[in-house]
Amino acid sequence: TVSTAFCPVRSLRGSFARQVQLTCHRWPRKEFWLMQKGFGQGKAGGKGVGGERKKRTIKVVEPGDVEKSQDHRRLVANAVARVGPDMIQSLDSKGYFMADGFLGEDAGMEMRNEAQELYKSKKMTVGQSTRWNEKQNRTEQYEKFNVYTMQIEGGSMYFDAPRLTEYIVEATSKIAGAINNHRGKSVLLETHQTNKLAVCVGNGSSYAKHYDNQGGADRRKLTVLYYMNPSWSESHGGCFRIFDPYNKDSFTDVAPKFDPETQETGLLCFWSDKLIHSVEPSFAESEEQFRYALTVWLYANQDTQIEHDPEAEKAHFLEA
Ligand SMILES: O=C(O)CCC(=O)C(=O)O
Ligand SMILES: [Fe+2]
Repeated sequence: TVSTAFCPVRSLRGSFARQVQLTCHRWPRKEFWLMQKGFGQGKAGGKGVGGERKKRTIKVVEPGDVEKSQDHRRLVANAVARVGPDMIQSLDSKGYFMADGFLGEDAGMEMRNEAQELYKSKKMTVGQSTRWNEKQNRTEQYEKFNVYTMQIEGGSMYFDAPRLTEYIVEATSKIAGAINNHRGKSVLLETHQTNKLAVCVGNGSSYAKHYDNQGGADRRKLTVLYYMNPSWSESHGGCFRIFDPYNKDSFTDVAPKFDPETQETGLLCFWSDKLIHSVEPSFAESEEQFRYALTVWLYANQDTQIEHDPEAEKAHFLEA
């Protein structure tokens, strides 16, 4: 039973800079609480919800919606708790980590359906990215055709994508928390993130080789990718390519899928300032085959935690 109103986005603060996310602002003051229909509505906004009624909006929702929200957050928290020790070990030893069947099929499908609805309702825009310009020896921005993106921003947008929003809230605080606990100090912020929902609609769309964070004012430290592609097969392409830092001809490919039967992959995370990666061209014959990924970037607690490896950079970007 639900005895108090429940706020699904309260603990999350987000960032706004679009696409190339450099700064990290607070989530806007669009907080609201969910309250189940027929339950304690007379008291809504009164002392029972913290006495700060001016800042808060109460949204009355259908019976079951509050439980669904709580269940999904618990699912994400449990998944992080389950893979946490392996994640930390793998990040330390290899710089990346993959988890099979991270949230299971039902939650994954729900998240994909929300993402599909956002795409269909034209809320996503043409993606932008950065790549290395070999002739001019510098990084440049470019538009990525056949890739559409948006940021999930919480607040009243919650209702467009409740499960995606809850995933972001929970993954941010639990993954950052697990890493901080392990290190015995605050390495990552537990309340700040930037995110990107992206769909590749085929036609060979790809991402050129890059670091997510090349330094400067960017404090993104950990990239957490969740793939929502239950019907992925080899012919759809779109593999995530992880390069050997010091040998540009050596790499490992990861399929962008969660397979309903084998529950493969789903989650892939890596150090944003260390892993050199690209995405292979993807192809789709129907909307079902579009490649959906949700990226959450977690922030370093201090600038000095962002590292730079000149040797790796030289091996991949400076010598054509
Ligand atoms: O979708 C992916 O697999 C990765 C995309 C990526 O590398 C990026 O957005 O920086
Ligand atoms: Fe990337």
